[in-house]
Amino acid sequence: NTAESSEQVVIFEEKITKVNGEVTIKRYQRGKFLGKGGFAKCYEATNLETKKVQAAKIIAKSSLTKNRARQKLISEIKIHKSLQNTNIVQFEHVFEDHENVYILLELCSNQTLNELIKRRKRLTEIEVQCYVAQIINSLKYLHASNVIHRDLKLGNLFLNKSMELKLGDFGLATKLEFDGEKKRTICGTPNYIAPEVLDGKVGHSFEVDVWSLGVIIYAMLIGKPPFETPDVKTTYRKIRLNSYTFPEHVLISDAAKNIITRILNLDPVKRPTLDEIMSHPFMNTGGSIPKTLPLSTLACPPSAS
Ligand SMILES: COc1cc(C(=O)NC2CCN(C)CC2)ccc1Nc1cc2c(cn1)c(C)nn2-c1cc(Cl)cc(CCC(N)=O)c1
Repeated sequence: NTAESSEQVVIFEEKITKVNGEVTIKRYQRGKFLGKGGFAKCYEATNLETKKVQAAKIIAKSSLTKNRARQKLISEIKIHKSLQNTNIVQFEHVFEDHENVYILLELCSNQTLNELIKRRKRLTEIEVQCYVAQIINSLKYLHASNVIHRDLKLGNLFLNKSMELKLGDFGLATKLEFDGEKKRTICGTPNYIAPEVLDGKVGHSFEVDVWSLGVIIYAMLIGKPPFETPDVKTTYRKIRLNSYTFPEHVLISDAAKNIITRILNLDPVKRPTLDEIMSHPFMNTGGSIPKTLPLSTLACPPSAS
């Protein structure tokens, strides 16, 4: 037998029947498995006509029998499809066949900030400023579109091949239908979930994304989220008690400690707005913040060149 792997080629196709009855077929070759999340598996996919490589999130319809899962997917597609911003993963296309739903998205070949932190342990303040500026740009657009992401975390912040940050995964996002509307459903990822969401009584709004941004800034500078414990219930108690510390052995500036402390306020109305965060001393060190970072920072700190 020959040495090459016996990998079979997997093709999935979209049949389009035009109004005049004409049928056209778009074919995609499934590539490398990129990972999974929820009911979705993600692969590289090459459009065999245009040769364009995208990320294909494939959801088996057999996993969508429960109405909750089905509604969540419909909401994710409806919201993500409507968004267009340089710091939000571009929604390219969605179609289905008998077995699966296929969501074609912008490929971000440098993975997520989660892998970056695992590899680097922690980032320098200038790197954090660079990523925070891009996250705030995506959140300003999102909130102006009356959308709350509700699952902002390192694993949903992607880096494309040009090291641009792209916010992805709108599975828990929600669109507010009227000014002042408050949401109540409890959702999010334990480490990043805002106290008012846990509280469930008063309802929550855009401020939950600001809280998660505070958790992200802490995690990028320290190397792990502020309320992380091995047990979810204990994490929730620490969040409700606002119980976190800055470890002595990690040197971070007073401006960094100050912005994190202001954002991680149990009272949502006391948290700074996105504009106030941008004008805070942590984001205004006098020097200019780079638009993107060099690829070398995926492996080691930026050299003080
Ligand atoms: C080339 O582009 C990528 C490569 C990889 C990668 O190398 N993953 C390796 C695969 C092998 N295993 C062993 C380690 C991780 C991971 C992600 C890539 N790009 C990539 C992945 C992407 C997207 C854009 N671009 C979007 C949008 N959604 N998803 C998406 C969707 C799901 Cl359901 C799950 C995951 C994996 C978990 C995660 N949050 O990263 C990602």
